[in-house]
Amino acid sequence: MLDLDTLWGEIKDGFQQKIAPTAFKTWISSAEPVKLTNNRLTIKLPSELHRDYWQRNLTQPLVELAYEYAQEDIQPVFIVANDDSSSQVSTLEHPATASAPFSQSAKLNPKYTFDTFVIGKGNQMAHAAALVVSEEPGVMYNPLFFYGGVGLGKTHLMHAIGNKMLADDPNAKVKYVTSEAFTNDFITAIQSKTQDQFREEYRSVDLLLVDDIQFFADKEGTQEEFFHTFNDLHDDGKQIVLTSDRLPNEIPKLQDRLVSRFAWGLSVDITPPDLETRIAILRNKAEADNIAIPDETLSYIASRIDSNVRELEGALARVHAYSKMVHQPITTELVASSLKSLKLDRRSSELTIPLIQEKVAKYYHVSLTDLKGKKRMKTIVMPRQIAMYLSRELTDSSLPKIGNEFGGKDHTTVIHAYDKIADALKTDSDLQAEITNLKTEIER
Ligand SMILES: Nc1ncnc2c1ncn2[C@@H]1O[C@H](COP(=O)(O)OP(=O)(O)OP(=O)(O)O)[C@@H](O)[C@H]1O
Repeated sequence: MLDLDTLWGEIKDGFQQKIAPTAFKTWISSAEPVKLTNNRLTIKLPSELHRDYWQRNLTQPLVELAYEYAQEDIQPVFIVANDDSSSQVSTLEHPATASAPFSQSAKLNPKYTFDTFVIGKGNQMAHAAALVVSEEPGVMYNPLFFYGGVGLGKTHLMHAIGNKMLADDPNAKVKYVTSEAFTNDFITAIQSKTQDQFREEYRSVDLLLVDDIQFFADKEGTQEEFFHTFNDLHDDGKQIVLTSDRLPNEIPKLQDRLVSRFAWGLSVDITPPDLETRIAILRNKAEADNIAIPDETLSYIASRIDSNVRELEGALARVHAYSKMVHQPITTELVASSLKSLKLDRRSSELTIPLIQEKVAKYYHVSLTDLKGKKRMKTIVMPRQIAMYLSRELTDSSLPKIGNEFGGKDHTTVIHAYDKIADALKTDSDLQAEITNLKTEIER
């Protein structure tokens, strides 16, 4: 009688011999055997993307491995775990094209690789998509679009794709730019009448990585140029990877034709890491930087800082510096006092979202229920948006967390509220005064 756990153990061992460690971590470790009935092996996978990959690349080896062990034909059946469809998939098949022998022009951070990236619930799908794209650029998900809050690993994954592609083929031409650098290059090209060179530079690459494309908003000419760059590369089956803090259709003044092109491939969001992932990230970082720190202290830091990975890494670096300064080893007590003296704690522990909601509700004479509710009256919507704005300004909470505290609203609603108030503040002196009053009230 074949036993599920033993069979799966054998299959895993087999895969471990067969495929690279990063691929194993991505596809095999995330798979969970559910049952084995009549030689049908049901396997639970974290996303549609994982299922696609299994079906295309891993089914045959799995059947072979199972046969080797059990001398029986095992048929895998895939189910997708929590298909919340936070990502939008549409795939276009493009023939892979051989890369030209250009010299490398990318400025990639060598530390941003798949090996140094910790996989957690909030980034699992983004990581898997990045790996697929790095293995078969221009074939499956083109463009690949990462979106999500600051410091959550979008740039890291983007560089990991470039680093992997160059490791596999040192002659590949990989170009990484921020959207600002693209804009500046374009303006310089116009001023110095070197548009041809600019086009040659951008349209001859095998992989184009453009970071933070929300800054294309408002820049008509740049968008026009990028549209043509995009088309040329896409037509040639060259891979494009983009990042932004929000979905393309939420970027103000981004031309419709760009929005629709960006939707051709795969858009996948990255959400803030949960506690376990934050601990794992800190542990990796501490190991990489040779920082001696007890496990319970890592957990302590991870529980205090839940906004984003950049803040988390920053806190570890500061704690490390502090321990050197005072010549003491890192302990939980030392961390507690160093975080306090760095005022890292005050923002997140004392200025809470409920406190902000309470003060704003009182200030504008609306009830807390309405402030967190769904009513669309202007007298309620405005205070609600102000409360969201202040929650983002004054606390370290992530956008999804803020959304949650406002009756389970989406993080994009919070971005919208924030942008709206930030925009109004530029011109509205009454609002400026109200926000100043409120801040004093809250921080009192
Ligand atoms: N899952 C992860 N594993 C390891 N390191 C991570 C992970 N996620 C983020 N980091 C690290 O956190 C820091 C911030 O990440 P990154 O710059 O990629 O964020 P981002 O999403 O591009 O933010 P921004 O929108 O501000 O550019 C980097 O040092 C990165 O290496």
